[in-house]
Amino acid sequence: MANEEFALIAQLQKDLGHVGKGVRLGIGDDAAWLDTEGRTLVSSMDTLVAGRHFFADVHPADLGWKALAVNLSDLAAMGAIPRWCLLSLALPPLAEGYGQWVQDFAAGWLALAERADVALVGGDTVATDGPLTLSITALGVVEQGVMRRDAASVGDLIWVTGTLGDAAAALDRAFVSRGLPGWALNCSETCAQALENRRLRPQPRLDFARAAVAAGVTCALDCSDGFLADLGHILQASGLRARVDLEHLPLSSALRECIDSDLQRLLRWPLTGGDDYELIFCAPPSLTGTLMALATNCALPITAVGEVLPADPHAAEDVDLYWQGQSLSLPMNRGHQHVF
Ligand SMILES: Nc1ncnc2c1ncn2[C@@H]1O[C@H](COP(=O)(O)OP(=O)(O)OP(=O)(O)O)[C@@H](O)[C@H]1O
Ligand SMILES: Cc1ncc(C[n+]2csc(CCOP(=O)(O)O)c2C)c(N)n1
Ligand SMILES: [Mg+2]
Repeated sequence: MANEEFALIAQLQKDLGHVGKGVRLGIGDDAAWLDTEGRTLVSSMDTLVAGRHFFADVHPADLGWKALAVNLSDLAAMGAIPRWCLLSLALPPLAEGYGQWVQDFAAGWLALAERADVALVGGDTVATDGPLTLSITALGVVEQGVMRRDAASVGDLIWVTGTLGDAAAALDRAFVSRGLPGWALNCSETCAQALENRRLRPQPRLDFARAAVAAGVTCALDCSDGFLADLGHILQASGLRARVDLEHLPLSSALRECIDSDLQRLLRWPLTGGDDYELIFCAPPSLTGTLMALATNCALPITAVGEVLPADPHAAEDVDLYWQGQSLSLPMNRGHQHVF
C-alpha cells in the first residue's frame, strides 16, 4: 500500500520523535528550535546510499542503527556530546509501502538513540527514482574544546580504540555470498556472525571520546574509510608523518582466526578496509597512564599502534609501515574513497 508524505511523517514523528534535552520545538514546524544552554555547537552530516553504503536488502532495523551510529561516531571523534539529529529520507517506490519499514527502522534507531540520549528533531521525506538514500545531520555540544585533525604533534603516540577490520572482512563475505567479487573468509560460522555484527551494528565510542577530550586529548578522528586513509587525514592536516607497526593493529579474536597471519589479509581488512567507526587519536606519551585508566573505565581496549614523526620533504610517503621488523611499502589502495 502506497504511503502519502504526511502520513509517513506523522508515523516518523510517532515512532522516532521522542522528547530530548533542550528541544524547544521538534518535529512538526518549519525548523527545530534548540537550546544549547550556553555551550558551543558541533554539527556533522553523513549520507548513506543503497548499493554504496549498505545492501538494498538490509533489514531496516540494522539500517536505523547504522545510519545513526556513523553520524554519532563523527560527534565522538570531535569529543562532543550528542543531542539532536535531523533525518532526510529519499525513498524509492516499495510495493507494500513504508509503514512496517519505518516501524523497524525506528526500532534500530531508537536502540542507539536512547542509549546515546539523542533526539530526532526534524528532517525531510521525499520520493525518489534512485536508490534509497538517507542523510543525517548530527548536532552535539561541547563543554570545553574539541579534538581536531590538525592537532597532532611530533612524538605523540597514535592510538586506536577497539579493534579494526571486522566490518571489512564481513563485507567481503557478504559480497561473496551474493555472487559478487570479494575475498572468501576462512572461519567458523560463529566468527563470521561476530564480524557481521560489527558491520551492521557499529558502536560509536562516545563515552571514551568524552573522557579523552576532558583528559586533554586534542587530536582525533573516526575511522570510516580505513585506518591508513584516515590516519593520512590527520597527518596531512597536521603537516606531519608517522611510523605504524602493522602487528600492533588491534584485531578481534574472530578476525585473527580469519587472517591467520596472512599479510595480504592484514593489509586489506584492518589496515585499509574501513567501516570501523573506531577512534584514531594522537596523544603525548605523558597521557598514556591516564588514557589506559579511562579505557578500563569504559571497558574499551585502546592500543598504541605507532608514533607521529616530523615532516620530511624527502620522504615519498607519509607513513613508514613496519611488519615483523621489516619495512613495507604502502598498499596502492589506502582505503575507501568515492569516485565520481
Ligand atoms: N558537500 C560538502 N559541502 C560542504 N562541506 C563538505 C561537503 N562534503 C564534505 N564536506 C566537509 O569536508 C570535511 C571532510 O568530510 P568527510 O566526509 O571526508 O569526513 P567524514 O564525514 O568525517 O568522513 P566519512 O564521511 O568517511 O565518515 C568535513 O568537514 C565535511 O563537513
Ligand atoms: C554495500 C556496501 N558496499 C561497500 C561498503 C564499504 N563502504 C562504503 S562507504 C565506506 C566508507 C565510509 O563512507 P563515507 O566516506 O561515505 O562516509 C565503506 C567502507 C559497504 N559498507 N556496503
Ligand atoms: Mg562524511
